[in-house]
Amino acid sequence: MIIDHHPFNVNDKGNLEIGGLDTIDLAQKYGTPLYVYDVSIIRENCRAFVNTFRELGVNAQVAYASKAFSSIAMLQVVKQEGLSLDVVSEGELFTALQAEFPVEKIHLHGNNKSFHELTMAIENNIGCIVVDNFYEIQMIEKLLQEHNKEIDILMRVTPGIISKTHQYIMTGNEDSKFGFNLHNGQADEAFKLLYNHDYIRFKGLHCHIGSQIFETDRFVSATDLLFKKLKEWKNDYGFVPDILNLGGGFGIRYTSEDKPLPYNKYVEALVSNVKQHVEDVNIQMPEIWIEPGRAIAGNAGITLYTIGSIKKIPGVREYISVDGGLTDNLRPALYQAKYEGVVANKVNQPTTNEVSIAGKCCESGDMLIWDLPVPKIESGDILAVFSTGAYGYSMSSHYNRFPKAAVVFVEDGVDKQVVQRETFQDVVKNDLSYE
Ligand SMILES: Cc1ncc(COP(=O)(O)O)c(C=O)c1O
Ligand SMILES: N[C@@H](CCCC[NH3+])C(=O)O
Repeated sequence: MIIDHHPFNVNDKGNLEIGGLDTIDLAQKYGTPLYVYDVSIIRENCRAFVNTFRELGVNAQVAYASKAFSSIAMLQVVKQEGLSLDVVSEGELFTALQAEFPVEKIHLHGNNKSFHELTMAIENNIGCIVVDNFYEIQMIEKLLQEHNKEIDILMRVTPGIISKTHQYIMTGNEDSKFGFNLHNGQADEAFKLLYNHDYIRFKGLHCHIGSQIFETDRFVSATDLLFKKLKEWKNDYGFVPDILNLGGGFGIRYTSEDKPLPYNKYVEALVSNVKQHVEDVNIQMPEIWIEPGRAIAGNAGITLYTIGSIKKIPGVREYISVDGGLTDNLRPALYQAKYEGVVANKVNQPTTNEVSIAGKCCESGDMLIWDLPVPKIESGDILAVFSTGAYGYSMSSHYNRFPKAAVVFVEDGVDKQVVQRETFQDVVKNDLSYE
C-alpha cells in the first residue's frame, strides 16, 4: 500500500516504511524526534529539473537553495547530482566548502551581505554573487579592487509581482526587502554601476517571486517584466544578458489540499516564455538558472515523533502531544502551514477519531497538526509527519533548551545518520559562567 498523497509504503507489519526501512526500527535505533530522508526522492527531484532542461536543449544551472536544508551530506548528494548551489550566508557557504562543493557552482544571495561574507565569497572564488542593493555594490567594488579579481554578478530585481502564497514568503512584490525595484529607476541606476565595469562581470538578472507557488502564470509574468527591461537596456546600451536566474518557489504537497505541478511544467513554461522573448528582442538565448529548495528536499523528508500525553477535553478536542514541536518544525507556527501525518506503527488500522497534534514547547501556538484523523492512539505510538524535508531542520531552534534532532538518510535499504542528535552539553556549550 502507498500512503495517500505521499511517496511512502506500508510494510507487512502495518508500519510506515521509508526507503525500504521500517520507520519504527529507525525511531528505536536513533530516538525521536528524528528527521528521516529518502535520498532516492532527493535525487529524483534533482533529476526532474536537470533532465527537463536537457530535453529542451537549454543551457541551464539548477541551483539547490540550501536554506531549505543545508548539511554536509545533503550538499554532497546535490553535488553528486550535478546541481549548483544557492547560499545566503557565511554559514551556508562554510557548509558548502566543508562539503567540497565545486566553488564555481556556488551562488551567493542575501539582502544584507556583510563585508566579511563578501570577502569569504571572493577569496574562495565562488561562481557568482547575486547583488541585492547599492551598499553591496560599493563593498564588492572595493573588495575586487583590493583583491585584484573579477567576479560574475547577477542583479536581483523585484518585478512587483504578487505571488499566490503566504505573505511572509512572497518576495517579488513591490513592497519587499529584496532586490532592486524594476520600475522606479533603481534597477536602471544599479545597471549603470554594474555594466561595463572593470572588475564586475555583469551577467544578467535574477528574480525570485516567492515560495510554495502552484501555478506558472506569475513566473511567466515576472519573466515578461524582466524582458521589458532587458529590451530597453539592449536598445539604450546594447546589453545582452548571458544568464537569467528565475529563482525557485515551486510548490510541493504538504496535504491533499495542495496540488503541485510536475516540476517539468514549471521549467517548460519558463523556457517557452524566455524563447519567445529572445526571438522578440532578437538576442541569443541566455543560460537559464533556477533555484529550487523546497522542491528538492521537501517531500523526501519525514519527521518521526513519540506520542506522549493524550488529553481529551470533552466536547472540545483531543490533544496528542509529541516529543518535538516548533523547535523542529516552525512552519505551522510561523505560516499556519498545514501538514499530514500517520501513526507509523498503526498505518493500516482504520481511523476512528480526529485529534490535534501538539508540540511540547511552552507556547499555545505550538501545534503541528489540527484535526488529524487517527486510529486509537496510545502513548508510545510513533507519529510520522510528512513533507518536513524543507525548512524543518534548517529553521529549528533551541527554544525551551531542546537539543536539535538527528537526521538520518536512507537509500537502497541502508540507513546512515548524517546529522547527530545534539546533547544537553551542546545546548549549554556557549554559556559562560557569571559566578
Ligand atoms: C532567492 C531565493 N531563491 C530560492 C529560494 C528557494 O525557494 P523554494 O524553497 O521555495 O524553492 C528562495 C526562498 O524563497 C529565495 O529567496
Ligand atoms: N522558510 C520558508 C520559505 C523560505 C523563503 C525564502 N525566501 C518556508 O518554510 O516556507
